[in-house]
Amino acid sequence: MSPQRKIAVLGGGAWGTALAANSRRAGHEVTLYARNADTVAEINGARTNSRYLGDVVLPDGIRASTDAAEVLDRADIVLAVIPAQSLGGALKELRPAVPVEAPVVLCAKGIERTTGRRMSEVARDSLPEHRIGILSGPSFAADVARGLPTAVTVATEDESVAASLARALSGPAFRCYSSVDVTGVELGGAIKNVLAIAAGASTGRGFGASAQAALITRGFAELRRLGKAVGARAETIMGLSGLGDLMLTCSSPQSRNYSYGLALGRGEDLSGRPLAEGVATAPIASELCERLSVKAPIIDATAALLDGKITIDEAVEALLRRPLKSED
Ligand SMILES: NC(=O)c1ccc[n+]([C@@H]2O[C@H](COP(=O)([O-])OP(=O)(O)OC[C@H]3O[C@@H](n4cnc5c(N)ncnc54)[C@H](O)[C@@H]3O)[C@@H](O)[C@H]2O)c1
Ligand SMILES: O=P(O)(O)OC[C@H](O)CO
Repeated sequence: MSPQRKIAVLGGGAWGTALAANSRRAGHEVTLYARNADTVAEINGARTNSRYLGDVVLPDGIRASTDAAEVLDRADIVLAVIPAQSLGGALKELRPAVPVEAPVVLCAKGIERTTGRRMSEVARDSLPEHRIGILSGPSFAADVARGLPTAVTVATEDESVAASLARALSGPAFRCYSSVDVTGVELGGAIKNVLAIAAGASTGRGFGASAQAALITRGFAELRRLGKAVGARAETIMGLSGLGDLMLTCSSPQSRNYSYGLALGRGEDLSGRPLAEGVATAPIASELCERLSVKAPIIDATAALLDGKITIDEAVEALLRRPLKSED
């Protein structure tokens, strides 16, 4: 077990609370910042976060607060678990309270809709003096909060910082691999959400398991091409944060992105659903692919579908009618 550190978690949703539980099980002092006073009271009192994690009971000793400065005070490691589209603004606001020595590990999966920036690019702008890391991989918050076995990747540009973070964040059932490929790790997490919406929509529409497997595999080819274009390592895209997370997210209704796609495919009402990061990431991922001349018909079709420009039937028909080509 690594020496005890103080870990400050920013964000009191499903993933922030699950990572706080994991950090506590790994033996650390853990504080958690949530904006909602009821959430804070529930975590500190009943040791639950029922809105996001049902009846899962959290380990003893997590101290939640609505006061970010108190949570961040003397932190050795900061886990930023704020949704992708809010991350930049939140970090800018919190900047004066974030200790400069503490690496800031970003745990959101998305691309900023308005700028096309990946999470590390967003954070470097908001926190220019801090070391920035990424944590990503196949991991459902409910599983991690319950202490079920999970493996993820933690990346920073500095190999020794990545290794030290992996040691610190690994817990009894939570295994962190380290990486220096920040771009690869964050790209996989962002794109798999878009592809999960596509897979869910196809299945929800009734196109069957073969179509779903084809979408996942050809979607993965798009992720590989985009990864190459932005300088990600092929091994990373093949690893936990790429292929691993794609497999998980595209195959389980536990995923909010896959479930969003399922509901879309079934023609259900989409209002008031839980966070599905792929909805905001799809259009900007499609624009990014176009800008980089990366062929990404599934990502493009998902963006068009979400925008109401085409139906699922039209999207699938257009994908099937593309000129035949070699498999690459
Ligand atoms: N839930 C999972 O299983 C899981 C697993 C891995 C990664 N993630 C990623 O983690 C990120 C967060 O997901 P989540 O599951 O915790 O979402 P969530 O909807 O459960 O919770 C999001 C939380 O962020 C808070 N928040 C939003 N804007 C904020 C701001 N400006 N300042 C402070 N807090 C703010 C909300 O109040 C809410 O408590 C997403 O990018 C998601 O893709 C989630
Ligand atoms: O519920 P989702 O679709 O946001 O997926 C959660 C995690 O990212 C799975 O690794």
